Amino acid sequence: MLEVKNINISFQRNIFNNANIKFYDSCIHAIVGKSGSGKTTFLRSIIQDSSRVQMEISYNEEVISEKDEFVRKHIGYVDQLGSYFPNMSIKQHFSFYAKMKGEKISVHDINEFLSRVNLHHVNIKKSPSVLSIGERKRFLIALSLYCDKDIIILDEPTASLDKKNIALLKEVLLSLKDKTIILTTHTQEILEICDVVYRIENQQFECEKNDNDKSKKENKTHEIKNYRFSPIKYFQYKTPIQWIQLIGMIVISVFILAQSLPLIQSFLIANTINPQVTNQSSKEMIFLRNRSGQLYFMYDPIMDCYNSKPFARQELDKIEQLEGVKTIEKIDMFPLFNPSTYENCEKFEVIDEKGNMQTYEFDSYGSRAPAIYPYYKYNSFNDGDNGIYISSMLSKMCDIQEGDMIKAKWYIPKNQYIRNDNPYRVISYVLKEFEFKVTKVLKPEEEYTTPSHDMIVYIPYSMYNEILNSINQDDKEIMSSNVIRASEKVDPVPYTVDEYVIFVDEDYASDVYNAILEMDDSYDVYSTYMSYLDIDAMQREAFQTKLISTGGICGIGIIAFITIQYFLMKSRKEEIELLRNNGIKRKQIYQSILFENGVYFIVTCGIGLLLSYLYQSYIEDFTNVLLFSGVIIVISFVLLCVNVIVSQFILKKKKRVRKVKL
Ligand SMILES: Nc1ncnc2c1ncn2[C@@H]1O[C@H](COP(=O)(O)OP(=O)(O)OP(=O)(O)O)[C@@H](O)[C@H]1O
Repeated sequence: MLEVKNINISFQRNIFNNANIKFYDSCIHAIVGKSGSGKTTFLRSIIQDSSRVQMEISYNEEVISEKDEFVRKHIGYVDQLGSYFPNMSIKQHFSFYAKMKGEKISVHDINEFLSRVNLHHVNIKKSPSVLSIGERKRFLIALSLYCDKDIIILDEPTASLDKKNIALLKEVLLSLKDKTIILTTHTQEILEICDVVYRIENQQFECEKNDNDKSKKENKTHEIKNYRFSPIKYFQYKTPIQWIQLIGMIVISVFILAQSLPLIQSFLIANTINPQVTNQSSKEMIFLRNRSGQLYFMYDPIMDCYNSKPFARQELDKIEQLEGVKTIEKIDMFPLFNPSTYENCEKFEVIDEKGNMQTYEFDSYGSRAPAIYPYYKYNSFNDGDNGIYISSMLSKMCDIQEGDMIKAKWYIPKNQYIRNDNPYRVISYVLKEFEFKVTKVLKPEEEYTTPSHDMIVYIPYSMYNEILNSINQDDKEIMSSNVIRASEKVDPVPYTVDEYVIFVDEDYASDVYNAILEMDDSYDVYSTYMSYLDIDAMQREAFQTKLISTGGICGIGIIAFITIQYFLMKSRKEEIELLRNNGIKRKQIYQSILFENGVYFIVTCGIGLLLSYLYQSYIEDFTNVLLFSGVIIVISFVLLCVNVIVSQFILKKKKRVRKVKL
């Protein structure tokens, strides 16, 4: 016997006041009363706790303290609408309960249970939505029968049923001899078959009819199973649309993550401080020349010496007098390949202190080969020891340490052929071999480089001049094809160094740079520092543009993401309510949503990390693996939080109670 005592329910007004009611085993009970008297509220309060409800339930004289467990084991509830799990087919409803019972159910058994409630020839692969409301209610009774529930509660089971369906329902109810049935109804046909009828009057249950002695009581001997709900196994129950929504959310999240990858890269580029931007030499050295002819592209110091022409003394004086200028020195280099043909790159040998020699060969068609450059007393890396220094890049490329010897033949300019009809002079070279002992390997933040050269052997300016002046007319001039052609037209004259480097006070670098450009159209200047600043500004601008566009795209993505999640959770609200009606604890329902969110997070984050790895291998830079992975994990986590917040918002939002019009 199910006994409910001391029932107190109140909302704006008292619905029940210390009411008591008994339900006898294997009897059909009806609760009748005026509309709004509290029939539905009472039935629902048997299966779910509420702060507005106080009552004491005992079953077979045992007080029920764990309502959820009691509902799972004993009660099948069919509401007025015949609510079913919208995420399950008819077959899945049975398999869901079968899983909870820890068993399997065959199609044959399903059909057997359905035929017990007069549901023949139903396509069990379909959703219960294909059934009429009467059929649905009988389907739910069949589920209760399968679950061995001994108490079946039906709220207005005849609501919206036609005569034929009422008759069928009546037949089914009469067949459930061993079940305790509790229903609310206004239908006389159903009331006739009820053993016990209670009327709600003055907030109490008044017994109008009690034929329970007549009813055939059967002793319940069947074993009551303990139903277990698995939040993990529940993940599989989704409609095709819900699967599409979930996949859609993952796709949008991955899209947002993919957008973030080039953004991180752009951010890194914009925020990487090139050591040359802060280094003394690049700030204080401005390359200068006076050009003959047109400037077709950016001025590349030393490499563009063919259309450099001498300055008049007063022109140089004028530049020297600019505020911030410390001194103006001549500058040139000795390359490893013939710069007038870009051919015949010489071998470069490195001999370590143990005498091991390593020979390096460079692409003769490229400018990226070692070259000798002078250094000056103004360079901060000058130790004043007249030593041979090498750039960090040369040390890295040719594995050169301090104390190693470097040996190579270098191209030293000898003559120049200047034609009146051509702004480009032709320069002839002689090859000279030198062997240097490396005194110091410079750090990137010390050295100076040019756009074309970063593998540099720095020699003292005095030594550079000595080498240049050591060339005499007896040295064998390399007669490359352009020298031969030029020599047929004009006589050679000794080579002159026509390019300069200005040492400036770093605070005046920009002023001097701009002042020289304004002096004359044929003056070209190059400052590593200023170029990097320009590049830096461009990169920052590029990052900002990317940030705005990515932000816009991701914003749209997040709106789509929230919208999908909103509708997904909205579609699940009914399902969650039904789980509660089945005695599934709120905690377990949240665990299943948490598991789903976990799956979403792992899949999204996993694909994001894979994309990040592929992207980094594409840009061939794995130096910031941690940053890339960190950003992917953080964005995935933020999206997960959005997911959870939207879920909570929808689930906490009060659902309007739907009722069927009687
Ligand atoms: N969650 C709630 N919050 C506020 N009031 C509620 C709530 N649930 C029920 N009520 C009120 O309790 C009263 C009883 O409602 P209930 O639906 O149980 O009546 P009923 O007897 O089933 O009516 P009907 O025969 O029309 O279905 C109604 O006045 C209803 O407005």
